[in-house]
Amino acid sequence: MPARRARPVRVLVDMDCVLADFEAGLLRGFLQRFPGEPHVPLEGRRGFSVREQYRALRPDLADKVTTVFEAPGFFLDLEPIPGALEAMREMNDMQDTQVFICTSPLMKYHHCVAEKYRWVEKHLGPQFVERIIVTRDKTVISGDLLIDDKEVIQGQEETPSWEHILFTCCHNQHLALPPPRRRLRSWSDNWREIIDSKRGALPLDPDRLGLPQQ
Ligand SMILES: O=c1ccn([C@@H]2O[C@H](COP(=O)(O)O)[C@@H](O)[C@H]2O)c(=O)[nH]1
Ligand SMILES: [Mg+2]
Repeated sequence: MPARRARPVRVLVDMDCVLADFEAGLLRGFLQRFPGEPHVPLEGRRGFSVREQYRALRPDLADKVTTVFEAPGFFLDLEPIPGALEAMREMNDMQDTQVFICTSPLMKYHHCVAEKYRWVEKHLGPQFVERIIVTRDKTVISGDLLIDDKEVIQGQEETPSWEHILFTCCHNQHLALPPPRRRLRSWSDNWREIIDSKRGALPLDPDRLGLPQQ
């Protein structure tokens, strides 16, 4: 059987709660803007949707919390998640590895999209701006891995090409994942092993085996 040329492992990395600290920025913004109102502390967060959890606390708080993340400057001012920038640079330098930032915009995209681009340029530099994929549907993007904090990622494609690695965040840390689903607990966790676990499944590289090329 002819050996085929190896292809790189393609890693899609989510932005909010994986590279940029959306949850901390949101709570900080909410407390500044609505100091007298009840809030959800980070250790009390459950479920992806901040809006829905604030709605459950008191219905009018849903719109209030939404004004925080729709405000100009919100996405640009988010702090990086610890270790994220270093991991992205290292991953990008790894042999046979392609890294893309795969992020969903708000429906009210006016500030969000431009600020996500500016955030990447500010913290990771222009070479990563070229790696940004903005989509409301991550299932149609091809990759081997998607590192993302959202528990369930659904879209038009029922069987996405990637394995979803759940990145731990305040809103998902209590979830028990059914096997064989995998987690990355932080950027200090074993992300290199997770990437390497995908290499065995790829076609062999004839150059490295000393085999004739087809
Ligand atoms: O309650 C929420 C929390 C987040 N969002 C927005 O969803 C996307 C999340 O993007 P990912 O690529 O899945 O990280 C982002 O635009 C958040 O602002 C939301 O709408 N409601
Ligand atoms: Mg996210």
